[in-house]
Amino acid sequence: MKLIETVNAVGHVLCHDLTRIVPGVTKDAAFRKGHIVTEEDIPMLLSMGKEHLYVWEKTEGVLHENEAAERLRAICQNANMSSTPVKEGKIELIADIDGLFRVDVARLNAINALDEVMIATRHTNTTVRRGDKLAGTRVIPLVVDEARVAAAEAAAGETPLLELLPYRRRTAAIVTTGNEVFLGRIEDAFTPVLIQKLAAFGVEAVSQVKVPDERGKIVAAVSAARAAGAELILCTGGMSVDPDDQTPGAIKATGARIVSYGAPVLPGAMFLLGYFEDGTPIMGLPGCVMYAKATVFDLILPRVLADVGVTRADLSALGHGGLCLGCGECRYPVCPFGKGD
Ligand SMILES: Nc1nc2c(c(=O)[nH]1)N[C@H]1C(S)=C(S)[C@@H](COP(=O)(O)OP(=O)(O)OC[C@H]3O[C@@H](n4cnc5c(N)ncnc54)[C@H](O)[C@@H]3O)O[C@H]1N2
Ligand code: MOO
Repeated sequence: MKLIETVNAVGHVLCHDLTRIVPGVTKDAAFRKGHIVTEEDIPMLLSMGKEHLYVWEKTEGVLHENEAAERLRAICQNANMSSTPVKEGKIELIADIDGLFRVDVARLNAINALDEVMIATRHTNTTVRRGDKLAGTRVIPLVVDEARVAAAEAAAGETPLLELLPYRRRTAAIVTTGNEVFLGRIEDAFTPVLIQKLAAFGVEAVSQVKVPDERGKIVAAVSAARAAGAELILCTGGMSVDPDDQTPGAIKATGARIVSYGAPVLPGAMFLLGYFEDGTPIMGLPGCVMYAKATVFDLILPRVLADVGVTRADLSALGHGGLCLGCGECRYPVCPFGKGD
C-alpha cells in the first residue's frame, strides 16, 4: 500500500472503499476497494475531498483480483458461452445457445483444492437455455500471487473445463410395441409423451409405427426407420420380464451394439441404450417413461442428442443421484435427480 496524490492516481488500484455523501441524495461507496482509477474518476474524487489516496502498488509476480479472474475465466470458457465484464474480481459465464452443459469435474476439483482461487459451476450434463448462468469465478483476496493462478492453469491443462454442446440430432423414429396397442385394445399413450419430450429439444418425430410383440416385426420396423434416415430410434414397451416382452431381444437382433440393458436409475431400471455402426442411437424405453414425470430417458436424451457417446461407465455413474424422490409436484430438472455424476 502506498499514499499518492489523487491527480496521479490513474491506473492505480484503491485499497479501500470511498464513501460519497450528498445530503438527502446519497450515502454510499462511490468507489469500491479494488477499483482501478480512471481519468474520469479524478474530478469526482476531488469533489469528495480526496486529495490523496491509498493505492495498491503493482509489484512483479502479484496479480490484481480482476487480472486473476480473467485468467480463471480463460481456464473455463469454451465455444458457445460468453463472459460478463469483470466486476470486483468476479466473472460469470453465460450460455450463448440452448444445449448440454458439461464440466470436467475431476479438473474442477483439482483447481478448487488450491487456496485463494475458486470456480463454481452448474452440475455437469445438465440442459441449459440461452442466457442461463453457467459458472462464476474469482480469487479470494484482493491481490494474489501469480504463482497461485499459474498452478490453477497447470491443474486445468490445455482444454477448457467447460463445454456447451448444441443438440445435433433433429429427427426421431418411434417403434411402439405391444399387442394391446397394436390390436387397438388400448390407446397409445406413450407416443404423445415422447413427441412432447423430443419437441423440447427441437427434435421432430418423423415416423411412428405400431408393432405386435414379435421379435421379427420389431426388427423390421427398426430397419425401416434406419433406412428412412432417422437420427434416433426409440422403441417403447415390452422391456421387462414378461414372456411377451420381446423388445430387448429384438434390438439386439437388429445388430446394434448394446451399451447396456439396465440402468441404475429409478424410474428407468429396464432402459436399454445401443448404437449402430454409423453412430445412430437406439433406445428401448420401459413403461415408466410414459408414466413418470422424470426418468432415465430425461437424463440420457440430451446427451444422445448432443452426440456425446454415452458409455457403460456413464450409465453406471447414474446410480448416485439416480433415485427420483417422486415429489407431489415434480420440479425436475431443479432437483437432485440425476445430479450425482
Ligand atoms: N416381475 C417384474 N415385473 C416388472 C419389472 C421387473 O423387473 N420384474 N419391472 C417393472 C418396471 S421397472 C417397468 S418400467 C415395467 C416395464 O414395462 P415394459 O416396458 O415391459 O412395458 P409393458 O410390460 O409393455 O407395459 C407395461 C404397462 O404399460 C402399458 N403400455 C405399454 N406401452 C403402452 C403404450 N404405448 N400406450 C399405452 N400403454 C402402454 C401396458 O399396457 C402395461 O399396462 O415393468 C415392471 N414390471
Ligand atoms: O424400468 Mo422401470 O423402468 O424402473 O420404472
